[in-house]
Amino acid sequence: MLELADVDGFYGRSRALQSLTMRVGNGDFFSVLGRNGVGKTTLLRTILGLMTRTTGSIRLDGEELIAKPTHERSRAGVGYVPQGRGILPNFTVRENLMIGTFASKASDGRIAEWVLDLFPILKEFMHRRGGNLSGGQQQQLAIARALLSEPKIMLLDEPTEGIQPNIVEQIEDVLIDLNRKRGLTIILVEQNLRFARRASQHFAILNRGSVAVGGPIDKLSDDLIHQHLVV
Ligand SMILES: Nc1ncnc2c1ncn2[C@@H]1O[C@H](COP(=O)(O)OP(=O)(O)OP(=O)(O)O)[C@@H](O)[C@H]1O
Repeated sequence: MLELADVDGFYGRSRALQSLTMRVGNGDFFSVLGRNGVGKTTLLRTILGLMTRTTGSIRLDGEELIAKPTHERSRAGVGYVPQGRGILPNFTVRENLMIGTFASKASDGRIAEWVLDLFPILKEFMHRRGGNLSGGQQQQLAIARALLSEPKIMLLDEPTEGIQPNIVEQIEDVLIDLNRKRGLTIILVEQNLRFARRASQHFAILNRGSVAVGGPIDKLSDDLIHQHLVV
C-alpha cells in the first residue's frame, strides 16, 4: 500500500501540492486525473523525492519514504516513466535498459528476458541509439527500463501522449497485463479518459494540488468529468 498523508510539495517557496492525502492499495491500477496545471506531475515527482522540499508522510508498505533520497525510493520499489520518456538519446537501447537494472535492489546487471518479451521491437533495436527510435518505441523503452528496476509500484506520466494510435493500444494492453497478470501496482497520470476508464480500478481527480474527488472507477460520472476535467 502506498499512503500519502497530508503531503505538501514545494518548488522553491511555491507550494504546488497542498495537504494531499491518498491511498493506493497493492495491485491497484490507479488513475490521477485533472486539468492542466493542477499538480499531477508534481504528485509523481513528490512520491519520487524530486521536489525542493516535501512535508507530510509517504509510506510504501509501511516504510516511510519522505526523508529518503530518490535512489533509495527507487530501491524501495518505486519505478518511474516520466512525461517525455527521459530516454538518453546518445545511449543505445541496451545502455538505456542497463540504467534500469542499476536501480534494482538485486541487480546482477542482466536485462530480464521477460521484459524484452513484452516489447520485441527493443530486442531487434538493441544497438540503435535511443534518440533514433520513434516516440512509441521510446515509450516502450522507458517502460521496459522502469520494469528492470523491479518496482512494486510504477508511476507513469501520460504514457500515451503524442504516440501513434497503433502503438498506443499496444502500450495500453501491456500496462493492463502487467497489472492484471503480474500484480504490478500502477499509478497513471492520464488525459486519455478512455484508457483511464478501461484500465483503472480507482481514480483521483486533483484540483489546485490536492484531491478534489476520488473512488472506484465506476464512480467517475459524466457529471464529475464536466465539473473537473472538461476545459
Ligand atoms: N519546475 C517548476 N517550478 C515551479 N513551479 C512549477 C514547476 N513545475 C510545475 N510548476 C507549477 O506547479 C503546478 C502544478 O504543475 P504540474 O506540472 O504538476 O501540473 P499537471 O497537472 O501535471 O499539468 P499538465 O497536465 O499540464 O502536465 C502548476 O501551477 C505549475 O505552474
